[in-house]
Amino acid sequence: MNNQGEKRGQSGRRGQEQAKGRVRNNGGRGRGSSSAASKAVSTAPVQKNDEVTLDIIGLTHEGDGVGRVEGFTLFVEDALPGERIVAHVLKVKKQYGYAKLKQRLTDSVDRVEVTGRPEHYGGCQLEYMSYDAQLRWKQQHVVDVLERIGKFEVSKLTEAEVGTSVGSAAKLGSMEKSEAGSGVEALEANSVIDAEGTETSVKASTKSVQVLPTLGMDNPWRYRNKAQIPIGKDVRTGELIGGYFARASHRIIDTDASLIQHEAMDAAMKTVKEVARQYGVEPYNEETHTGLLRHVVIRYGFHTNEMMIVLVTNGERLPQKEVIVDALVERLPQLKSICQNINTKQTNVIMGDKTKVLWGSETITDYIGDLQFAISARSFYQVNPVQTEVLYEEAVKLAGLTGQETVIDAYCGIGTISLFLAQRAKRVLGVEIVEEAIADARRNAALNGITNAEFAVGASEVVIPQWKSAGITADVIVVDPPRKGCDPALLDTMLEMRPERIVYVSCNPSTLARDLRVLADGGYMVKSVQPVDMFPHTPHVECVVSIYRIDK
Ligand SMILES: C[S@@+](CC[C@H](N)C(=O)[O-])C[C@H]1O[C@@H](n2cnc3c(N)ncnc32)[C@H](O)[C@@H]1O
Repeated sequence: MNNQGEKRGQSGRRGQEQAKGRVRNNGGRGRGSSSAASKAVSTAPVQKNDEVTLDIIGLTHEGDGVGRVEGFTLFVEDALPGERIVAHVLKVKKQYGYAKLKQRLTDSVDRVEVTGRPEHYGGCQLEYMSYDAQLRWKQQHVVDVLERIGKFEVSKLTEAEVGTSVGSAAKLGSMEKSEAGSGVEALEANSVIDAEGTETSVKASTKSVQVLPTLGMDNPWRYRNKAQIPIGKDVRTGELIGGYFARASHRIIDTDASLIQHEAMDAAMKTVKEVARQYGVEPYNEETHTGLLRHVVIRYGFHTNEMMIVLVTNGERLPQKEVIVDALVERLPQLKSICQNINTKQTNVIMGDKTKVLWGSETITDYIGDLQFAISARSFYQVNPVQTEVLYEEAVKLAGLTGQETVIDAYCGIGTISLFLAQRAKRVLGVEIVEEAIADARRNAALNGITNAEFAVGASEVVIPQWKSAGITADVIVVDPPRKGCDPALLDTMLEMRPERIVYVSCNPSTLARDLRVLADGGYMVKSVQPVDMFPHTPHVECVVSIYRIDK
């Protein structure tokens, strides 16, 4: 990152001054520490409980400020690039340490005041950064990982170059923008056929990947349609509590509200806890693996106002089940479904394998564009319905379909992208590992009268090679894997199948960059990367990437 390099130099010079200004305050140093920890402390220029002054020169992918003291890296929560701060050192490791912000000596021009809301609600680490700055940071983060992990040459496009302005998702999602922003650069020799069907010659050595400005929301608040609320016991009062985990810990902060979820879910969060307290539901204790109620999952259809509540329990038996259900139904008129999911494993994974319907329907429905989707408790469904339309519009456009293509949609969930593709392709084959999601996908195809989409349960890396062995090929492959990215076996199969185009939808830029390198080395051109802000105020970045086969 160019501007970071510049600041790194400044920081190095300032390191000397910082060292002088440092206040040693480590009465507890070494006390009770392990030998490994003491070794780390002895080599680092700062120690636990020191107070240091430093400049913040960057942000980690988790949204923490990064600064240096005598070349030693410190991560500081809540600090923004461009700020000079005083920090209290909390933890020192061999190569880096963690510190707590004590005082800001100068503020970043991107800082906004956060008042009247709980700090970092549910992962809102960037809430004190202006929304425009968040969008810029997300674009830069994508550029950085493509360069560092993917070893790509990257052109970072500005809004002016794309020919539109940030902040208007609808405008940025339009065809005019994509044509302007994702055009192939001046290239020669081999050729690719792009989404508009234009054959363009490319020089195999041309590696410049265009990263477009992040597509943001007009109103980046109250966007979530899903809450996953951990339940526990207040250590002082013994009362059932629920809210979110404090950062980097499993300490539950009790709250009834989140400014990034729909208001109807605030009310539901409060009600479920009150009803659980009223009927003496025992909260789960993670340490002893005892108690009953582990999580409450709430889903809300923005376009239908249908709500689902899932009580995740450590065991099958739910005492007072009938009265609990009656109380919830009476108090939450939008309820369409109450489910119990049983998870008896000692794990951080929220849901177990078994789900029972306690009341109402097995699914709720919602719309994306004009397509209707049934969603069951364990199925993946994008959490930001406004931006889902932007994301899918982009993915479908990059697939460049004419109606003649066979398309594979890998990691298809409940068939959302598949059904949009199916409206423009000859045949779509979707594959997904969660059985209930595939049941939803089939139901959704029928619900929308779509007959050219077929779905299979299984791992993409297993099912797609089987399809290939059975003689199935694809003109276009769309992949939308979880955070860990595509399995290497799937990437190999894609390279053997050699579809004309690949559209990669990713929620993790690091694994995206890794997988794009494999595809680029295998004879594909990574043309453009479009970040889409699915998770405002958090450091998460979603991207849609257009990738073309390079033909000799
Ligand atoms: C990021 S979601 C995308 C779902 C869908 N494309 C959408 O937009 O709603 C990833 C999906 O991959 C599924 N999944 C995870 N590992 C898988 C694998 N190895 N093979 C197939 N599906 C997998 C998950 O269950 C989840 O539904």
